[in-house]
Amino acid sequence: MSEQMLARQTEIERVLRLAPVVAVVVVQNVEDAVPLARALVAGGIPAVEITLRTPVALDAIRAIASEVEGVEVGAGTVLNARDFHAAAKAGARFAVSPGHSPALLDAADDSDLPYLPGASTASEAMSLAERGYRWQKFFPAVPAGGIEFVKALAAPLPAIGFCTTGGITAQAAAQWLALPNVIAVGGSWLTPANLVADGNWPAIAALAREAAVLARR
Ligand SMILES: O=C(O)C(=O)C[C@H](O)[C@H](O)COP(=O)(O)O
Repeated sequence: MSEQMLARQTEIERVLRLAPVVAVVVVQNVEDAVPLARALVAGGIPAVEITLRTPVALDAIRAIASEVEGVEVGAGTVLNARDFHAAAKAGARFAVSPGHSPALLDAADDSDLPYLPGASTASEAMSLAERGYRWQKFFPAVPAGGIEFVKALAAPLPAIGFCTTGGITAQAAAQWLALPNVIAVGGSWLTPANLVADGNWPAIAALAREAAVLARR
């Protein structure tokens, strides 16, 4: 493995180990970005993935990266090389995809930005491992097979660690985190649309506090 790949893997592992949960966020209004990220950090959830699903997502990343202390802001829903480069340019500290593609992996190889590509089958996880990715997103975690499926992957693929995301609830998170091959879980449950719309940052900080104390292996 190249030195650069090793450094990127070490960094994504560090980010994923900061807290048991990565907050997955859809930002509709850019002015929400900073207070929302501050609430998550205050609650003990520093890894914040802003999905590139809204027109303001890159501006939200830029604002959080420059104004929020103690945050590790990343870009989610990175679907192609253009998204990847735009995320890096906006100040994202990591990039996440629901899956992966050859072009996206090539773009990541040419960059210093830590990257968490997605897999949802043994074959996809093996292909990513072949390209040097020990840390992967397992998406969509619940519909793609759930806890039993990911647990079963640990036997033949013990070296691959997953951040499982997609359909995970506050109630189920602890069960996912108990798996030997789950390093963290991702979820949007920390930032419900109604609380964000109301600017209810204390309620979001409270959800983050509950997530931050979840036990993991
Ligand atoms: O945007 C990406 O990069 C994704 O892969 C999808 C998100 O991580 C999930 O949509 C979050 O899932 P929920 O917690 O069920 O809302």
